[in-house]
Amino acid sequence: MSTAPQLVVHRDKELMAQAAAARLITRIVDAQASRGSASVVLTGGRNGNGLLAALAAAPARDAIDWSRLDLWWGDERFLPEGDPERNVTQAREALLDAVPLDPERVHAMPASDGPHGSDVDTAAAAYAEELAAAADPSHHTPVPSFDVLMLGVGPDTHVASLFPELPAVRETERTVVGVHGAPKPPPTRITLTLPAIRAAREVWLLAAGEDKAEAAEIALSGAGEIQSPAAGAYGRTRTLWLLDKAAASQLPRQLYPQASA
Ligand SMILES: O=C(O)[C@H](O)[C@@H](O)[C@H](O)[C@H](O)COP(=O)(O)O
Repeated sequence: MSTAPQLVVHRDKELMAQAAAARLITRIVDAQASRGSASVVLTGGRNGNGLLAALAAAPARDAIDWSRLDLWWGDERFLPEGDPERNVTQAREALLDAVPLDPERVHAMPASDGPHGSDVDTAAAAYAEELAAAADPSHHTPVPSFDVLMLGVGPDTHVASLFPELPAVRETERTVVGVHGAPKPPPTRITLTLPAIRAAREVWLLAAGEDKAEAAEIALSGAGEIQSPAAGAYGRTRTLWLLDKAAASQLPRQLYPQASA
């Protein structure tokens, strides 16, 4: 079942990152209070990393029990371990190296020189198995019920490494696939598919900057998910678009309340 998107528009991308970090702290603390642990799916890109940096700078980050948090990734650039362009490398720099996570619960996607070899499809299948092993059997889904899954939105409406019209966005069975020929470098990537994304309780889409205005307008105005992958990203209980004013500048005003701008 799809949940209608809710929109929150912030003054600028710095405030958006700080407010999203505060929101994430609260969600994680609440999930840990009610279920003992929390699971969050991280995104690559400037907005996702901006949020992590804001979280690192927030004094309230100490409210999180970092040892009871599972981290997963929505997508990864298929590059060697430690490559500065890998999403996990950037997340480590922005936040992860500064907090006491349980390394066993940091589920990075495979690297191109990792134990699964340089075949991206084999590496993607291995990540799907890792997700399936962590899923709660009583939920009958092949991935965990992530508490929050974050996605940066690209100017062409891509999310994770689901690009318009490419095979990955059409996938209806597998939860993780290899991507070949992505228009955003590097061309070879691993990504969660839309069915895996939709298993999350909450999906948050992050869009800041003028170059995201058209993408937000298209995805929020009834576009199809094959042409506009962001339109197909929704959570089971909540779908939240977190925007700055520039990214919201082309949205019809009735889509979001005046008060949030
Ligand atoms: O690895 C990646 O490149 C991504 O995960 C990608 O989907 C990203 O999130 C968007 O392109 C938005 O990126 P920005 O926030 O930098 O605009």
